[in-house]
Amino acid sequence: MSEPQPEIQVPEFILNDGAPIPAIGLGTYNLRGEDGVEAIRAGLANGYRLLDTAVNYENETEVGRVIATCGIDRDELFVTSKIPGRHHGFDEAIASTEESLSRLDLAYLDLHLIHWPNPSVDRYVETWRGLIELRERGLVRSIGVSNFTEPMLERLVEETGVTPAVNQVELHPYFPQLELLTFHRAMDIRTESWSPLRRAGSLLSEPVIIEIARDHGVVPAEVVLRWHHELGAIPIPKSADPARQLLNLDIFDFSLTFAEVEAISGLARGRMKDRDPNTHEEM
Ligand SMILES: NC(=O)C1=CN([C@@H]2O[C@H](COP(=O)(O)OP(=O)(O)OC[C@H]3O[C@@H](n4cnc5c(N)ncnc54)[C@H](OP(=O)(O)O)[C@@H]3O)[C@@H](O)[C@H]2O)C=CC1
Ligand SMILES: O=C(O)C(=O)[C@@H](O)[C@H](O)C(=O)CO
Repeated sequence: MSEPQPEIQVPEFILNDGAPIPAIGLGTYNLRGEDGVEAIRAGLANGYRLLDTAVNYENETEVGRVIATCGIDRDELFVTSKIPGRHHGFDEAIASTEESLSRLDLAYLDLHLIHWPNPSVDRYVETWRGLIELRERGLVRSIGVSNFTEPMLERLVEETGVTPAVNQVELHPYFPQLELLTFHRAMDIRTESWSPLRRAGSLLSEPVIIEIARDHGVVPAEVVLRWHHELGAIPIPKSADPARQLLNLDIFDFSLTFAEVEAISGLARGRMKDRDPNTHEEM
């Protein structure tokens, strides 16, 4: 079967383990059931190759159904899932991943993350050892974390000698996390941005973003997503709407000046909700 050719070709970054990763992905939180399948299918047709799912999104089966029927070679796709808090531990991480692969009907994940560190449980190092084992067994190509702070990342490296390839964190112009980004760069950890549009809303009506969008002949969401790219972060915007999916992908034919990036970062005001990973835990 010949592969569908998307309009937009997405560039790649290289992770610290040598694996290529697309510079933007499709978030799939809340994309479930038949509507979810159609939205994810549209995302691939539009040119997304990175799909971001999680055990807790309860949509790995839907993601797997799209992959099995999309006509795109498996090695062209980059599938990410995440281990939930209730599966922390060495054996639990391995069992959780085998179950994810079964639901996804895949032989391997391109990237697997610890979803939340849950520090009061204090099992994220054991979970990380499970991911290292999974990578050695070939069930996972790259391993990373999500919602980890600098001290938590340092602890993983100190205790296991293995640096995560990715840390997926809340990141958008209202919460630019510039210090964490600098730390990631020093550690060669690639940043992925969750809620990169801050779930749309007031961010897309900020005068500074509207003005920059007008100057470049694009829409505000494109400016925000290009801002992530300028910072070296990988945004994973979720949209169920094929037209918005395509717009969100169309960020590789213009660039922002340093002054524009600074002006957008100047919108900083804090997290979307109270989800400080030192205290917020998800099972
Ligand atoms: N690791 C973690 O702890 C977390 C990971 N994530 C991941 O990050 C992904 C993205 O984050 P998410 O929280 O979904 O939020 P996003 O910032 O991606 O925003 C999604 C919302 O914005 C709307 N939207 C998308 N594109 C546009 C556009 N161009 N113009 C206007 N509105 C738009 C969508 O509506 P519509 O669908 O109607 O277009 C949806 O309501 C998740 O789907 C998930 O994969 C998210 C939270 C935490
Ligand atoms: O979407 C995710 O990956 C999450 O971790 C969510 O649970 C997120 O924290 C949320 O939206 C909770 O309301």
